[in-house]
Amino acid sequence: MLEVIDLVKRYGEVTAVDGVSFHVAAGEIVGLLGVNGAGKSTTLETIVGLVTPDSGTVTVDGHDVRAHPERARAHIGFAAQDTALYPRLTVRENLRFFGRLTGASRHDADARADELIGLLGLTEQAGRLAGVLSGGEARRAHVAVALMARPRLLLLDEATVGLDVRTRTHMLELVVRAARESGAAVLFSSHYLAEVESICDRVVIIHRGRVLADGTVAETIGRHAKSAVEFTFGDGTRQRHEVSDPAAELPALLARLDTGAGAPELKSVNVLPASLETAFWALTGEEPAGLVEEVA
Ligand SMILES: Nc1ncnc2c1ncn2[C@@H]1O[C@H](COP(=O)(O)OP(=O)(O)OP(=O)(O)O)[C@@H](O)[C@H]1O
Repeated sequence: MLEVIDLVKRYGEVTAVDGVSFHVAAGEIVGLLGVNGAGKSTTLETIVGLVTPDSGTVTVDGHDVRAHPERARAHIGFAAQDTALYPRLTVRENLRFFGRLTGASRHDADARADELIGLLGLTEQAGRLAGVLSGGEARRAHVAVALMARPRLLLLDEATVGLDVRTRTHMLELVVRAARESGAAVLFSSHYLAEVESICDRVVIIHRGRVLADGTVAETIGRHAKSAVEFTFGDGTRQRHEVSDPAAELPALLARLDTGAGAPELKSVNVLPASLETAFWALTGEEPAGLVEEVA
């Protein structure tokens, strides 16, 4: 359904996307992972046609996004991080408007808007102006807009940021249903590895605009993850060491610790089993931002 081939996008000196290739099949949910600035949003915006790439190709259901933007976009539902709602229309009016824009009859647009308002828990907010929504409410409204036309390709850019746990769970269920019941191809950018692990068939990890891994969660862990031992010190600093066998290697790591005068006191030792998180860390050298959960 979605084919991205050798995409490159430069902003002056910065190469935001540097030869990215991957695909998403109908009915498949693919997680797009990367630290801040990795190139996730630029990739998504290029797929939608909001950003023009320097080179590379994007096709949606066989339609080249640059050559036939209308044909390609007709299949896409995009929930951006921060756009797209008309602040002086209510949530319900926004949904109806976007529904009509994609060719639905008035009756169908109204019915679909009401359905999504219910599904995304926006009943209380439906009559409010979009401009006064909280961050979490606006995210839900963006996802509702993206789902209005029952898209065959659903692009979600950090759609669950700032949502409380119940709303987040609910939204993830909707995404899974869009793929499993309606056969949508879903590309889902996120920092939250746990949710990516729970719903995604495959993950694509990008770093500094390049794809470092593309495979199922199990494949990614098998290929790239190692166990790790993490030391936390009294001054708040942490050290992580990749290990094959934590129990066997821990004594040697402890013996190497600086215990001299002025060295920070060791507060805790944490053994991290091989996981998507340790794979991400091994590949990028960084922790995913979502490890520190934020809740609105
Ligand atoms: N319009 C722009 N002009 C200049 N630089 C840009 C522009 N858009 C993005 N960049 C740069 O390109 C790089 C990739 O940005 P992008 O927003 O795609 O990352 P991201 O992975 O979505 O990050 P985040 O998780 O913070 O949303 C960053 O270094 C960013 O500063």
